[in-house]
Amino acid sequence: MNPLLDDPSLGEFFRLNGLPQPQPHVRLDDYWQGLAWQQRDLGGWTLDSLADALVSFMAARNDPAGSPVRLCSLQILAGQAKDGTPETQDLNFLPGDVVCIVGPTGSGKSRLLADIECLAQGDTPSRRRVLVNGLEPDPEWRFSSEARLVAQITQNMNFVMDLCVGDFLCLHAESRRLDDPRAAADRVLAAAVDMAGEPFAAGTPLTQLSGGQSRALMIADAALLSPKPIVLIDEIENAGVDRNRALRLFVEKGKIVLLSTHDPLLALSGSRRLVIRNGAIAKVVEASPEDRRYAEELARLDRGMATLREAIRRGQAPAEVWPGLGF
Ligand SMILES: Nc1ncnc2c1ncn2[C@@H]1O[C@H](COP(=O)(O)OP(=O)(O)OP(=O)(O)O)[C@@H](O)[C@H]1O
Repeated sequence: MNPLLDDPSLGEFFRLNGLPQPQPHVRLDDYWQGLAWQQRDLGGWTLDSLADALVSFMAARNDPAGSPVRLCSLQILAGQAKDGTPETQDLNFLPGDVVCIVGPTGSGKSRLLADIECLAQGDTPSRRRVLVNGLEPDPEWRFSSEARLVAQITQNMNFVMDLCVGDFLCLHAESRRLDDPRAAADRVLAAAVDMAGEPFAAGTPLTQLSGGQSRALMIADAALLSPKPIVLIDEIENAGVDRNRALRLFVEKGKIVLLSTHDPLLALSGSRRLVIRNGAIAKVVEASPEDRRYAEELARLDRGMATLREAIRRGQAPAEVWPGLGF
């Protein structure tokens, strides 16, 4: 594929990715040849990934609703454990489901998330198959634009773009062709600041955000601006983010959220827990009313811990706030 880069709407793509604007009538191959290695390396680009990203961008432009399908269900058909033993459970997720993935280190939690991310078709080590709305996904969603179905939030989210938070959000909102991109960007910023431990502003450069602030911004962006109906979260417990608020945001938007966690508060906050052992789903636990009561109690203790952390950061002695913490 070697498309002409003449479409004026592509300007936004290059601006958003910090790449130089193409000359008139230039084709992708020549544009690539003309890029300095720093420009290629900074964005981690290859010619193929740039071509794929351009295709996805154009497709999203032509489809303002964003997602190629209205997601009604996501199914995971059983695969096999690390030792080849068959997995026994098929799973079905619906919009608004928050599913927690628990299990010892190395048990296969990230493998399960990766299977969903690539919409596995029996071609990963677990041999699982993922169905979208009961059907095998269109190969295009897997190989050229599968990212349009799945947003991923991980521990290591660092921005390399030379933009401030407000401009970044506005560009994203504009690329979604929203009626009032500025208002949408403001809503995302407000939600992100609400979640992050430390406040930040529209004028803060992306590169100066702390790890927790970056993740709060990505969570709010994925929930409020991204059209992707499935969100995968790999261990946000240490992120300095209000975890319950983050989950509520996704549920309100009807996303399917799968999160791998070692944190009991998060694990009890989902509608279901998948227990992974030796690479396979060993048990599925539906959250009971009792689980919810424990989750509320843990949330109360967690708020106490947050207040104590803040007080100590401000230089106060624990005794000054302890009586009000509810421990
Ligand atoms: N069903 C499977 N068949 C074969 N290999 C598997 C299977 N499940 C997981 N693995 C492999 O086992 C290794 C550990 O899995 P993974 O990284 O998913 O564990 P994890 O539970 O996420 O660990 P951690 O809690 O440390 O992040 C990986 O190399 C993964 O590819």
